[in-house]
Amino acid sequence: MQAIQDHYPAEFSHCYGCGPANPHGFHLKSYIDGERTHARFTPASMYSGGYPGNVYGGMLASLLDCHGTASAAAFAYRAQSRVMGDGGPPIRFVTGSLKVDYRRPTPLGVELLIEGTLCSLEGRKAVIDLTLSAGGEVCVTGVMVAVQFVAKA
Ligand SMILES: CCCCCCCCCCCCCCCC(=O)SCCNC(=O)CCNC(=O)[C@H](O)C(C)(C)COP(=O)(O)OP(=O)(O)OC[C@H]1O[C@@H](n2cnc3c(N)ncnc32)[C@H](O)[C@@H]1OP(=O)(O)O
Repeated sequence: MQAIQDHYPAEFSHCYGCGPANPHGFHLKSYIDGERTHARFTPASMYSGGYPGNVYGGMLASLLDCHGTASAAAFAYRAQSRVMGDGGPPIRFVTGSLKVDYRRPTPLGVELLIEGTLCSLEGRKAVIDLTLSAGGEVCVTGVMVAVQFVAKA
């Protein structure tokens, strides 16, 4: 299955968190599957948080950030009965706001599962509910307002 980010046009592929063309980035890969999106990621040990063995909160927010905007794009394509990579104008979302709740420490060295569901999609605005789990336990939740980016003339 192709990742949502694999459909990003070359000119929008440099995001540090998820751009396939950024050689220094995380290369997060998100997938849409039914009513949910998901991504899996194992942070390297250098992303240690304030006490040993746990992940740095900024890294966790980054994962929600990139997964949330990818989810918004995928849900918007679906709502418009379009297929990602169809050659039409790209439906491109940026983060307007991201609320993050750190519910329990997130362990390092464990594959993390990031999931997204569409809460609402109205006009240019998508609200995405996000969770990040480790070993089946939800460690972080988030709510993103993603706004479809329209280039101003
Ligand atoms: C899949 C195939 C191809 C896809 C191809 C995609 C390429 C994909 C590239 C990679 C993607 C990576 C992305 C990673 C995630 C980032 O890192 S994104 C970078 C961080 N974010 C930014 O830099 C965004 C900076 N902010 C802005 O550019 C502008 O403020 C915004 C967000 C575009 C909004 O400005 P605007 O266009 O003037 O829109 P505006 O008319 O004010 O608002 C539109 C609607 O959004 C709402 N809104 C705007 N801002 C907010 C906010 N902060 N909170 C709540 N609501 C808001 C407004 O209330 C309004 O709602 P309605 O009144 O319509 O209900």
